[in-house]
Amino acid sequence: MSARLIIMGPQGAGKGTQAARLADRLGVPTISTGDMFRSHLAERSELGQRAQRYMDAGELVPDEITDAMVRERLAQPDAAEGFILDGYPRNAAQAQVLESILAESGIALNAAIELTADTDEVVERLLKRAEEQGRADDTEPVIRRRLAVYAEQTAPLAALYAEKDLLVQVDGVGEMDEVTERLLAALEPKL
Ligand SMILES: Nc1ncnc2c1ncn2[C@@H]1O[C@H](COP(=O)(O)OP(=O)(O)O)[C@@H](O)[C@H]1O
Repeated sequence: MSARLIIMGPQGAGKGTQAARLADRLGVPTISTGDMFRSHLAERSELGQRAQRYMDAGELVPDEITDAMVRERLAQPDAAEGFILDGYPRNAAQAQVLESILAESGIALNAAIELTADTDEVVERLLKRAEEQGRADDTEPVIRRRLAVYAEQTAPLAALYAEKDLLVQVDGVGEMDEVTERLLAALEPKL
């Protein structure tokens, strides 16, 4: 059994939480591009400084920066047997790059998860999280912009993965445990 997965979903759909739980249950690392960028920001690395203005505005960091970061991360030994990519790919060009990165190693994705949630639910969760964690990139206009970018650039990837018979759509609304079980059940035929 191998688990090479991507997880997509609008910000606030509980994607990060569920990615971590799935990773735990499946015994693979989570690779979150958002977390990677945030730690670069915190370390004030050169990459962090290049990414900052895009993140602050809720825009995507340019593909060449993101693609190189993901390529390097996927080459780490802990990702050899599987991974859950959270936050990548975010647009069609990144999806293509991912496919080439994997093809170069002779591997392929097992599934692409789309965690769905209705907009009201998502906004409510985000405002709560902003209050609790005080994430610097969680101001209301930035949240709005990110949801728009998701709808424009990331949501269309679902169709692309559906064509390849990789898409697994799961409703992200409900108790956290319930959603995790739903995800595991939906993934089972793909693993
Ligand atoms: N694959 C990616 N391509 C470009 N930018 C990205 C990518 N992943 C993360 N980012 C940048 O990092 C920010 C935070 O990412 P993330 O934590 O995944 O967002 P969210 O909170 O929307 O799930 C994004 O708004 C974007 O600027």
